[in-house]
Formats: sequence, structure tokens, C-alpha cells
Amino acid sequence: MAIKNTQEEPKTPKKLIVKTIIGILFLVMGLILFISFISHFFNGFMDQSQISELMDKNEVANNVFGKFGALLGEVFMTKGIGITAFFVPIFFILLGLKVATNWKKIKPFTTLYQSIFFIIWIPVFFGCLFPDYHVFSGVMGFEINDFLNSFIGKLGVILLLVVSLLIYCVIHFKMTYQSVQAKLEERAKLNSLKQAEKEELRLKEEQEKLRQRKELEEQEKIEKFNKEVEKQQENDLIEELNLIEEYEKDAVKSQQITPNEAFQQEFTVHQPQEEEQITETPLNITPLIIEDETLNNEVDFTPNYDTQEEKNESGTLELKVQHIDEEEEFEATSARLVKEQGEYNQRLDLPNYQFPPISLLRKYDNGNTLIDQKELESNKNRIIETLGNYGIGISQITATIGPTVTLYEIVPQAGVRISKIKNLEDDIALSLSALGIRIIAPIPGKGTIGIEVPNSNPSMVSMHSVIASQKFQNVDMELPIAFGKTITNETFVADLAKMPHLLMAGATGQGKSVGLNAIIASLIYKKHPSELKFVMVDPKKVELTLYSKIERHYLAKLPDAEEAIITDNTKVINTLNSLCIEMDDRYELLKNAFVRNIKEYNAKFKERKLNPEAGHRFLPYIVLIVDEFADLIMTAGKEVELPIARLAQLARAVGIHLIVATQRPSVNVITGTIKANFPGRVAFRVTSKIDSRTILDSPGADQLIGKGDMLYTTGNELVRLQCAFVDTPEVDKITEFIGDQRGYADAMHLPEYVGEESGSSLDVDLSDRDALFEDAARLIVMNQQGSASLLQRKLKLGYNRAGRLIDQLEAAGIVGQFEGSKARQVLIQDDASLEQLLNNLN
Ligand SMILES: Nc1ncnc2c1ncn2[C@@H]1O[C@H](COP(=O)(O)OP(=O)(O)OP(=O)(O)O)[C@@H](O)[C@H]1O
Repeated sequence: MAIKNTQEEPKTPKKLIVKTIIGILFLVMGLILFISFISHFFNGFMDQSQISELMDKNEVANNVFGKFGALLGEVFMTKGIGITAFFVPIFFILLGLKVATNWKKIKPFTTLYQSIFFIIWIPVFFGCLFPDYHVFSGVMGFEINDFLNSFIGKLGVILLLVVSLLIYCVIHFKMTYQSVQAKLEERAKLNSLKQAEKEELRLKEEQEKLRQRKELEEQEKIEKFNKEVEKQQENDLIEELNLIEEYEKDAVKSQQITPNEAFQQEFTVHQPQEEEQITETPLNITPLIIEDETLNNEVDFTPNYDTQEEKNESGTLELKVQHIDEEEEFEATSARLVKEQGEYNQRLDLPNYQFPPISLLRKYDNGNTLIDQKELESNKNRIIETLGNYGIGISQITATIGPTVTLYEIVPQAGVRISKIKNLEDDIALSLSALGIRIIAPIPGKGTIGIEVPNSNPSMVSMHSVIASQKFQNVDMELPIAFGKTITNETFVADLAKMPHLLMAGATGQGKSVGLNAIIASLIYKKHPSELKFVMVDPKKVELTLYSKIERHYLAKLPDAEEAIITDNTKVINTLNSLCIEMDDRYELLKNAFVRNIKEYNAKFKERKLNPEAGHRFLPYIVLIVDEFADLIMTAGKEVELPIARLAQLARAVGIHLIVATQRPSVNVITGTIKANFPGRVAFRVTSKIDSRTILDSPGADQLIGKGDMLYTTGNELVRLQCAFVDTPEVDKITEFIGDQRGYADAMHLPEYVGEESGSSLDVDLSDRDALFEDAARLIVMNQQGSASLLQRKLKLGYNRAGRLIDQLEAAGIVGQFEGSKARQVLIQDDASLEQLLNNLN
């Protein structure tokens, strides 16, 4: 019996073979026609006579396919439909491909059907344009055109052509006035979006550059600091060696004289410098013991030297130079001081100060979020339905209920593109008929997509609830801010010291002022007046006035300022510059204390390792609050921007932090420099995507629902929060409670700032020039830039001294007069003229 071969290859059906052959035939036919037509297009004129002698072998046609090709061209093109005859080979080629391959995308008959209009229109058009060239219009185009010409005239034909083309477009492309307008608008939108993206890119690049520059500067600073320390150590070593040498010399001298002479000789004790370290050196000389005990000048002791007489066995007197290791001595002294007096406690400045009780804050009834189960269910169904309408399947959906917003987390079915869901944002919002839908696709760290839907009955997040929360009460942060609650109903606390500066933006009435009050209240509930000071700038004049009651407790101001809360924009410049001086002073203190930041500095001060007589003091944090930054920038421009940028760049380590709020987050208010130095951002609702991008570097803030609904970021992910609500009466109660207690004599005084405009050349005495006068003059002439800040930077001077130097340079005719925010003009152009002028002065 024959065994069936199960491995037999499947046979190709006959039908397929036939189809393939027919397809190839059509394809070849199409190609022959196509090539013939092209050839005819160029040679048709010459081939006309050859066609009439079809059977004559001596007559040769120029067409690629000979007389046959020429005939095809003549029939289809010249005598037929002109240039539109090319539709015929195209149709055959498509047909051939379709029959042979059965590709779905190839639709020869649809193409033919769609081309009918043009098969008629084009010949007429060419007939009208080139009536003498039948190869374009064919006889058909010529005849129709001829007929129409006699019937409606040339102009009528042209009109007919144009109108028929328009009607075709309207029918075929559904081209209406509205659709064209919509397209144009879309294009304009796209362009503006591109522009915004470009702007964003530019800003990012700017930020990156600034960051790199800052890093470089910091690196340079560290290197310089290290070098200084090394140099100091070298100097100490040299001095140490000199000292030993001196003692040895003294010893040799003493050995050469009698004891009596020794007593008579005037004895001077060399007082070692700060960091001298001498090992014990016993010397066989005069009957003296000199004990050099304390060498510390950082702690509040002056050096103490005791002399004693002592005879050794052989009767000769011995000089013992005993030097106790400074570090050990220093530690011992501070330890003794701590033992005697306890650690320094800054709170003893106001020992009876009472923190405001939480009961001053109002409790709201709807503390717990209530959400209707029906609402949840219907939102869920509508999300599924909407996504389903767009062909997006969902494999799982969960809801997390927040105080004002509920987050629906979706796991889409495999293969669904995230961008597709993101693009449906508006459609989903529409179908849920809710404002403020935000789509997070994907949720960072999870593989899911989040859709935030506002609750129909949002609940208030009271300041009471966040301040009373365990999280805030037990928080271990330097400057904790309880912003409010997250979408998962957890209290959200962030550390201002780590941020280290905060930029807040939001359209008017969206919760900025409430947000600022929440920040201030959080800090006041955690920090003692001795540990924290606010500098408040309130151009709106009404928002922060309540805090004037706590001026003597929590505010800082210029020594000559009447009001601690600054409402006059012109006064802000002086305060900001004064803060810059405070920053420089603090850096100096940190440097002298060999610490890197305010936390380490204060810790060292508390351990009594820093001598108050050497200028050391406990440093409270300073928080600068500006309520309407746009207003400031509009009125004072660069003069405000520069010190703000400087503070933002450098002040973090010395405990000066900035909180800047603005209604208008446009790029000319929040410039690249400002943005780059404010990593902490809070956005309440803004009116446009562009504003949202300016503040957050991403859209989203335009989708918020207002009333304290906010987005917070420190550069990484965005967190949606409901800001805690603190009402004016509550703030009033808190400030009253504090204000009624005993405070400091006055607000904390910031360093005095002498503006560049103060002092005229008239009261400058050039005979009493600053020691750095010549250096400053050379620097100014070399840089051709007459600014005090240049001197400050390059010569490491304070504001006051640099200002005085500039005045002297003006009096000497080296720089011009004060010109507002511009740098002064430099009147000396080169070194030679300057040297001459300096010689004359001398
Ligand atoms: N966290 C919040 N919770 C509930 N309601 C809030 C919250 N924040 C603000 N609101 C409501 O919004 C109103 C306006 O808030 P706010 O005064 O803070 O706005 P603003 O952004 O400072 O406006 P403007 O810039 O005009 O001063 C408040 O009176 C309050 O009713």
C-alpha cells in the first residue's frame, strides 16, 4: 500500500496563477502605453506622416515603440484626450498590480472614478491655454473648448473652468469657509505652539548655561578657599619655626649670663599667634618657667601667661616652654563653658514667648472628604465609554479620592499608545462635563495613566487640619511649610531650606495670597522669633499689612525704615541690596568659623565654639516674601532683578530664602535668570498654557480649578495639591496673639545700605583717599565699567566701601556721574592717562 506523504507542500491554486499572469499582462500593457505616450509627447509631430504609411517598411517612426507606439500616442493623446491620456497607462499599471498582488491599498477603479473630473477638465483647460498644441488638449479638449468659445466666449470658458474646479474642491475635499478658517487657525496655533516650544528650549538652554556657570563659580570659590587655608597653614608653620628659633636663641643667650643678670634683663614674652603650635621644649637656662596656656582667641578668653620660679637639683634654673595644643585647649574651653552655662539657647532672648495655639485656627466641618458613590461610578463609566469611543480599551481602573480632585488610575490594554490618550484630554473633559481635567500620562514611577477629575462637592482643607497633623507636628525640617493636602489626602510638607527659593504664580483670585499666608503660618507655628525673620514686600499694600503686628518678633527691616512691611517699590531696592550685604557678612562669618552652611554655623555657635566678641552671633533664617513681583519688575526692572538673582544664586547656604509671587508669569517678569535660580515652583490656576509653561516648564496649571488647587514642583515631578485655607480673621488672631507678647525692642535691623546715588563728589576729600583707590581706578579703567558691584566682586569689598570708592573716583574725574540703573561712564580711556592722573594726584 502506498504511504501518503503528509509533508506534501500545499499546491498553489490555479486561479492564483491565472491572476498573476493577467496582472503581469496589464502591467506590461500599462508600461508600453506609458512609454509610448512619453515618446509621443516629444516625437509625435515628426511621426505623423509615418503613421499614414503603416505597412511601409522603409518608413521608420521616432517613437520608442516604433509605428505602433506612434499610433497609440496619436490615437490616445493627439486625437484623443491629450495629456490626460496618461491616466490610461496609470490605470492599467494599478490594475495589473491589484490583480497580481491583491494589495488592499491599491484601488484602480476608485482612482479612475475620482479622476473622471480631471480627465474632462484638463483637456478643456489646455485647449483654452494652448489651442494649437493638440498633444496637450487632444482633439476632445480642442473641440469642447471651440464649442464653448463660440457659445459663451473666452472669458466664459475661463470662468467655467475656475468655478467647476472650486465646486469640485468643495464637494471632494469638503472645503467650506469654516473648514478653511479652522485650518488656518490650527496652523496659526501650531506656529505659536512651536514658538512657545522654541522659547522654552531657549529658556532651558539658558538655565543650563547658568547652572554650569554657577557650578564653575562655586568650584572656583572652593578652590580659592582651600588655597587660603593652605596658605594660612604654611604661614603658621613658618611662624612656628621662627618662634622655636627665637626661643633657642634666647636660651643660648641665657646660658651665657648669670642668674642675677638674667633676672635683671628685661623679659618679654612672645605672644603666639592664633594658630601657633609649639611642642614642649625644655631648656637648661634661667630660673623661669613660662607656661603658655591659652592660645584661643575664638572663645571669649584673652591669652593667659603665668610665670613661675623653679630651681632644679643642680641649682640652675630651667626655662620650660610649655605649649598646649590649641585645638585641644579650644575644645576644652568650649566644653567647660557649655558645662558651666549650658549650650547657647537663642530662645532665651524671649524666654516667655508662647507659640500660638492651634485653637486659633478655624476647624471646618467638612474636614473629611465626602464623595458620592454615584458620582464615582458615573465618572468611571464615562471615562471607559469616552476612551472606548476612540478605540482605547481599559484593562483596569481605580479611583483615589482627594479633597477636591479624584484621581482615576487607568491601566490601558496592551498596544494602546499613551499619546493617543493624552490627545483626548479635551474630549474626555467634555464628556465628563467637568473643568479642570488633567491627564497624567504616564504617572511617573507607575505604568498607569492618571485622569484627575474635580469632585462636584470639594471639601475645604483647613490650616487647622494640616498644622495639627502628625506629619507636621513631628517633622524634622529646618523650615517646614505645610502646603496642604495631596490627592491621596495626606498632609504635604516641604522644606523651604532645601527648595531653597520658591516662585509662586497664579491668575488673580486663584489662591496666591491664601497660599502665602499658609506658608507664613506654617513657619510661625514651628519657628521661634529668634530663629526666623521675614522681610516682607507688598506692593499691593493690603495683603501683608496684618503682619505689622509681629514686627518686633518676626520681621526685619532697614535701620532707618519706618514701616517693616515695604509697600513702596523704590525702597525695595535698598532692602534687597542690604540683604546682599547681610549675605556677604554671613559668608564671612561662615568662612571664619570654617563651616559650610548656617546649620553647622549655628550648631557650632550653640556649642560655644564661636566667640561673640569676634563678631559671631546666632544667625536667624531670613525669608524674603514678595507678593507681587511683576509690579516690582515693571517699576524697578534690573535694579531689582540683579540683587534678587544674586540672593537667589548665593544666599541658600547662609539661610536667606526667597518666596516670590506673581499674577503675571510672563517671560519678561520671570526671566531666565530668575527662573534658573528658583527650583521650587507653585502654580495656582493660570489662564493659558503658555503661562503654565513659563512657571512650571510644562502645561497643567491652566487645567486647575482654582480656589487653592495648585501644582508644586522642585524640578522633578509635579504634585497636585489642595492648598490649606487660612482666612484673614485667623491670621489676625495669630498675629494678635504674638503681637501681645513681649518682643524685641524693634524689628531685626538689616545692614545699612548706602545707595550709589548717595553722597556727591562735593563732600569727597581726595586727600584722604581709600587705600584701595589706585587699585580700584586701574580695575575700572581696565574693564571700562564704572560700577560699585565690579569693585565689590573683584576687590572683595562691602557695599559701603565700594560706594565710597566710586564717589572718590568720581571726584577724581575717573568715572562719570550716577546714571540710575546704568553703570557710570568711565572717563579715562587708557592706562597711560590714568597713571598720569594718579601721579598728579599724588
Ligand atoms: N486653599 C483654598 N481653599 C479654599 N478656597 C480658597 C483657597 N485659596 C483661595 N480660596 C478662595 O479664593 C479666593 C481668592 O483667593 P486669594 O485672595 O488668595 O487670591 P489671589 O490669587 O491672591 O488673588 P489676587 O492676586 O487678586 O490677590 C479666597 O477669598 C477664597 O475664597
